[in-house]
Amino acid sequence: MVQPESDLEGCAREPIHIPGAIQPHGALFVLRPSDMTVIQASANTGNLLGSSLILSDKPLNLGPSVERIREWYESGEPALQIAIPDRGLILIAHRSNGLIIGEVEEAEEATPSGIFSGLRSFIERLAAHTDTPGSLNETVRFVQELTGFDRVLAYRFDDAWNGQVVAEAGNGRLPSYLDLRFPASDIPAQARALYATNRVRLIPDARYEPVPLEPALNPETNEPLDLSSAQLRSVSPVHLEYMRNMGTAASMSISIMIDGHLWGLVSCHSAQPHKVSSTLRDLCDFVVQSLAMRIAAQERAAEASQRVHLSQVTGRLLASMSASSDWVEGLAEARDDLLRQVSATGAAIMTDARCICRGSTPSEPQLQTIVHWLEQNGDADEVFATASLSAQLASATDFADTASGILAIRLSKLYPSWLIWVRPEVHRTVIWGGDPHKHVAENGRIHPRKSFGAWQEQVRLQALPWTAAEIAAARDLRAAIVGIVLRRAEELAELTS
Ligand SMILES: CCC1=C(C)C2=CC3=N/C(=C\c4[nH]c(/C=C5\NC(=O)C(C)=C5CC)c(C)c4CCC(=O)O)C(CCC(=O)O)=C3CCN2C1=O
Repeated sequence: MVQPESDLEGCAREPIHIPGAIQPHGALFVLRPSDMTVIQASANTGNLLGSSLILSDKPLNLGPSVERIREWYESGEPALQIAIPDRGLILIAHRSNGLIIGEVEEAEEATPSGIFSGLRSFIERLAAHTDTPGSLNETVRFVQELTGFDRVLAYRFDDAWNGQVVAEAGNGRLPSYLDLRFPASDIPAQARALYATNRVRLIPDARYEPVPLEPALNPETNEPLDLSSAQLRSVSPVHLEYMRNMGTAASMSISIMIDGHLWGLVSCHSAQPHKVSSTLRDLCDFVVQSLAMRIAAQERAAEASQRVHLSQVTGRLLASMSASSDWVEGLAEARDDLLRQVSATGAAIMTDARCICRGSTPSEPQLQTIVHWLEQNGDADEVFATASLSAQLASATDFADTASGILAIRLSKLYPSWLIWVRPEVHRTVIWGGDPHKHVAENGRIHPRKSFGAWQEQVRLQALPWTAAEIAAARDLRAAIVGIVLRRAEELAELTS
């Protein structure tokens, strides 16, 4: 029987890119590029453009801007942003499935004076920070000054897409969320995917009434309009409820993109409605992408320095194996380096005939259980790493005090032969923003939790996670061992030929 998807899975399938409506702080129209005819528009175009856009196949009535849009469309340039000065409007246009989507907002007052000198000193301060926490604190402070939101926080995703507030600046009107964690379901997969392409999202007033598109579907394709790249896209009702529960009437979030990956968000909130001009939004995007480049540089530097250190350890292990007639003994003799290779507390070399242990490891029968499991479950990759073995091998709870985390490299494809590093369980207290398991399913719809106060969870059966540099070092040692085994086999073949 097909299992009904959980409420959260259902929520993560909400098609947020085709809401069929926009937020009311602007107006939107859709043009057919061939003749610049309006084929859809938001119901409020009259409010902003003075006269309702004619939908029955009439050209856009925006004077010289129409030609400017046509030139842009044919130029292949990315999004267009122009002023419509005689109407006090800003127009932003982008392409979507062969159509032109135009969005207009009221032009804000001139950009505040001194903004560029402020930007220059921010960039100088950002460059002075060599650590990521310093860079994050600098950025949330500057964005809070720039935008006037009550609270600006930096939110970092972990490997499971849960997130933690890792920096915060505020004026005290909203509670602090610093260090709190939030579950992955608070920003579901389809939202994260959208935020990786459309980096800046503004919700000036979460109590808005959505403005429908007319007609609701594209009259030529009978398809809903894809608003993924639109500034005015109406927001999922479940998130608007989430914001009301959180006591935030306005929000703006900017994606921190590193090497094409959604590393985190800079997220701004105010207790009252709060709007930010498109110019300031662009400036905040520039500030956050500058932060992203800084974080990327810091992370690359830290990883490079760890890899240099670990390659020196690998070199010493290689020397010890090469100097011994039995590479297994040579490896086992270099006890400290063997553990240092991946910062493990124990290691076991498991071949068909031998079980050699160094440091703190499970018993031999328990190690054999791990090897049997690896042989059954180790996929094609020759390296397996987990911080919580018991999540996949129930009996691992028996030896969680020595091996909650394992990092294992396969030493032979012919018979069960593994080098297994281990780390013990680390008892941790994680503080969530509200009970992460608490959401209400009512009338077939999910409702976000209402409380975001500190909620403690005791985390068990988890070790410190293996870093990318440590996994790479394990892979490097495996390559060195394979090299030695091959060389020894060739030498033996020569002797016996
Ligand atoms: C305090 C740390 C923090 C969190 C945890 C957070 C959450 C957050 N959720 C966002 C978006 C969504 N959440 C949800 C869904 C849920 N939120 C829930 O709490 C639950 C249970 C669901 C259903 C899965 C959806 C569908 C969306 C897409 C909305 C849209 O862009 O249309 C968004 C993006 C929309 C926004 O910028 O406000 C955020 C950012 C704001 N924000 C934070 O600052």
